[in-house]
Amino acid sequence: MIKIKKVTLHHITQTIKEPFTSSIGHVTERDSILVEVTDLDGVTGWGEVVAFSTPWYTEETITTAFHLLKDLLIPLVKKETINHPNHLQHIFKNIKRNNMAKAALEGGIWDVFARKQELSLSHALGGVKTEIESGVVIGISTISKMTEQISQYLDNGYKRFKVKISPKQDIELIKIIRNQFPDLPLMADANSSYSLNDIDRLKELDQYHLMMIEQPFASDDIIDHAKLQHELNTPICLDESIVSCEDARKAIELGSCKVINIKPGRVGGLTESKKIHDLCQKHNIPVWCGGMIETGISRAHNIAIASLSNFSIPGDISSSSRYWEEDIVYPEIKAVDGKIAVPTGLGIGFEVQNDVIVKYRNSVTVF
Ligand SMILES: O=C(O)CCC(=O)c1ccccc1C(=O)O
Ligand SMILES: [Mg+2]
Repeated sequence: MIKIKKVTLHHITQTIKEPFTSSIGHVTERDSILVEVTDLDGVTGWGEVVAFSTPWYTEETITTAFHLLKDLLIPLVKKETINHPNHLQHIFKNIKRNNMAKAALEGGIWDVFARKQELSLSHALGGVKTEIESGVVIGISTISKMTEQISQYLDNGYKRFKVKISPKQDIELIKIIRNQFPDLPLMADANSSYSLNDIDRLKELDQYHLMMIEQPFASDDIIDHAKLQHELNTPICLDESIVSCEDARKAIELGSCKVINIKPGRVGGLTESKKIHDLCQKHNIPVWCGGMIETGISRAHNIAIASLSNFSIPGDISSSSRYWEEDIVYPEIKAVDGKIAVPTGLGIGFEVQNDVIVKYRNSVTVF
């Protein structure tokens, strides 16, 4: 049983080692809100808001998430006695969307719950794996820089390589990568930069045996994704289109995709992530865990959810050092030979380093 005593929001800003570019956004400075939840028994758990500073990926921002947490979500949870984190969906039922704000608080409460059950977060969620396979993302830059990065990440042992594409740089890029790395487990993420008018162009990509093409069309376009999937041999993976288990059900029913990328932040938390995982498993749709250029706290949540059995494709869970000089958690999150061990300690299984938070912190607010 959890009765929340205190929620502390730490607003931090970190500089990414090298700027990250997709077809819709460019990130150099990364703001995050770290959510520290303490219950009446003195147990503390951690969550993280993964929204960006501007609404380029989804409609939420760090500022809207702060407002939701401060004015609505934290007051709601402080009123309740929480028997299980699954109940948060009911507690939040009259607040539409704002999934990343909800997921951050829910994630902190899942961590508290797992600790009180004396379980790792992985085991509390029903995870079965002892290690997960790690994939990496190569942002948009010049083709030569991108192939150079692939070589470097191959040497690091990463198991799956995702390159960002757009109509401005796609076929030529994929062709060159394929020539240079014939057997590379390669996929492409378009971040909604195409429309049905580009169907011939996308069909040309079929010959490069990509593992999948992620989110070619707009986020609300599951109809056109279904049309495309019927014409394409390469599996379509949906990212931005799936913000709930209901979305997943409809996409599966329409045949809009053959794979789903689950990000706990995008879908409103770990409970909804697990539901989507279970639904996909029933329909033989493999899933993998996406990334949000996040700190070790959110990465730890991702590792825990990715330990469930139907996360059968390596996700975008790379070493923290891919983006950060220094990780918020200890020990730092590290892929070794392309694998990350699922921690066995209580809760997220990593120690959150207060001195590192303080270094990057703009403000701290206690509720
Ligand atoms: O390495 C990562 O954390 C994931 C990188 C990535 O692809 C991404 C990063 C930010 C927002 C959206 C996406 C995406 O999956 O589309
Ligand atoms: Mg994506």
